[in-house]
Amino acid sequence: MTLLRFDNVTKSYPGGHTALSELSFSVDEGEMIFVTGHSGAGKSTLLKLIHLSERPTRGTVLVEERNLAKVRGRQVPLHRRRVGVVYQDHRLLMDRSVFDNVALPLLIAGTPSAEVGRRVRVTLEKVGLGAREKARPGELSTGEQQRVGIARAIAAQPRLLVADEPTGNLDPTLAAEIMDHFAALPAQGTTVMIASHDLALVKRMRRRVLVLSHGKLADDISPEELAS
Ligand SMILES: Nc1ncnc2c1ncn2[C@@H]1O[C@H](COP(=O)(O)OP(=O)(O)OP(=O)(O)O)[C@@H](O)[C@H]1O
Repeated sequence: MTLLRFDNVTKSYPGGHTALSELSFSVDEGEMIFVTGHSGAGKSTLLKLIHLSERPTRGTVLVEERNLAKVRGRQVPLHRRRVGVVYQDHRLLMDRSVFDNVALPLLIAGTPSAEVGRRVRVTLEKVGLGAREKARPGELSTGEQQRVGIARAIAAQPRLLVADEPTGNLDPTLAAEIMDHFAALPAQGTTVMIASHDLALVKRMRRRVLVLSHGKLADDISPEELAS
């Protein structure tokens, strides 16, 4: 099943800069896919259109066959329960516990509190932080903080997870470890799309890669092509 589809999508920012130009591609359920390209190629913009932090100027973005142009107002938070996001700088609340950081989006989404506790604990176990739920993010290492960011994004069991340079601040060993956490998600029902300019890391993962150049799709490389 197609989970995500871009149909001739153009995004021009106010002031006239065109970040994406007539972009078309689709992603199947269960894929793990990378988006790469030079600085300014449009990677973050592409993810923002999926997460509804930005809207296309022209063209259509569909998630699970739903045209995102129709997702407005109160439907936006519902959409964000189905589409999780991980940022490079993880954007954790530093004065709240690890538990609270992961719980907050679930509480905002109206999940009953008994269910919140259960889900947060299961999710923290998954990312190897079961014993750190009471810690503040400042007491964790950079890699652990990023794992809290991943836990927060996957606690609601999103259909799709988008991650923008999630290993940008990490050394290669930690980056590989974080990638392993992402790679486990498709088997749990979450399709994953990761923007990264780290070509070596992307190649090592042997997954499909979309290459952007000046807002256009320059290449769509299959795992088999990448291996050869
Ligand atoms: N809010 C904005 N207003 C105006 N122009 C923007 C805005 N956001 C991005 N752009 C421009 O759109 C282009 C694409 O930006 P985008 O952040 O999507 O690229 P990127 O591939 O993620 O780059 P990087 O790897 O440096 O983060 C860039 O030229 C950028 O300057």
